[in-house]
Amino acid sequence: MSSGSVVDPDTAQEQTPLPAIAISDARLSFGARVLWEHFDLDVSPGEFVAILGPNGSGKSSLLKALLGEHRVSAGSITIDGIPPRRGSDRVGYIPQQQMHGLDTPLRGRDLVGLGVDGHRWGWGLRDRGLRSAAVRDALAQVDAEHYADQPVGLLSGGEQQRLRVAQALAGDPGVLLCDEPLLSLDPAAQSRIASLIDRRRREHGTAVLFVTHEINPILQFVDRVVYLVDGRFRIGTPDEVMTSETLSELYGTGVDVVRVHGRILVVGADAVVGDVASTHHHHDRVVR
Ligand SMILES: Nc1ncnc2c1ncn2[C@@H]1O[C@H](COP(=O)(O)OP(=O)(O)OP(=O)(O)O)[C@@H](O)[C@H]1O
Repeated sequence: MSSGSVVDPDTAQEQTPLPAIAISDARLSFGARVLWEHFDLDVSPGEFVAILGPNGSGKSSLLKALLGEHRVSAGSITIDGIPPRRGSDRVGYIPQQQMHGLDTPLRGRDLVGLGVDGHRWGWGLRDRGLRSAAVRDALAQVDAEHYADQPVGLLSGGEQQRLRVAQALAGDPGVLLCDEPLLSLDPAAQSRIASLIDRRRREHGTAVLFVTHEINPILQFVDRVVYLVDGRFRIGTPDEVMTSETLSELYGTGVDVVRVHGRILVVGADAVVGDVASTHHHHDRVVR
């Protein structure tokens, strides 16, 4: 990564782009419990970073620190050079899945509209046509136009999740934070959503932080992996991090990383992560 390198103003033709996200020597703690510290991560515009690790390792909390919901107790975080704050129009967020109940009085189109309005109501929306177009565009990006007028409570989990992706993208954010956005999607829908997010970062330079238990559905898109385990972490390319040696070190126990047909399987004595773990972790999956 070029971020952080020193640019000589006399010779440099191109400026090193400012990182979209800059985390420097950061510590996140709850009371006496330190989730991580001395954490450094610069994410370039358009970079796709996967956040992996077992339950409770602090993946969601990392996103919440970037959303301005948790404050780091040491070090600093900036997004486009500015400390995180709630409701920032620079950040799109796909939260961990919550189903909408049958009594939710919103249609899919309304949900996505909230994503458009979220960043604009402060100065008023002058052009209703623009708003409708932004909603239509976001719905089309996730192929959800045909169910956009149904109450969201009647939609399947996968259909609802596609709307959430559309809602997060509707505000045209420079940083997209995703908390397990592929959960309860079938493989075809997973691949469609992952490709959509990949296209988004390529075409718009959106930096993507993607929390997941399964790296395989996004492996082809991932530039770097942040792997968190119990306060320890490793950051690098998938080839650097997803090795038996590195994960055994992180877990403090023998972990085998096996590549089969372009997929990564991680199998450990006490910790089983990746594809296998997700079948244990999520109640809606069948353990075979
Ligand atoms: N506001 C809070 N106050 C105190 N502890 C918290 C708070 N938020 C999270 N924690 C704790 O921090 C730890 C990390 O939580 P987090 O949700 O970030 O983990 P995660 O890696 O995303 O886990 P999962 O894979 O289960 O979603 C957990 O033990 C959790 O109980």
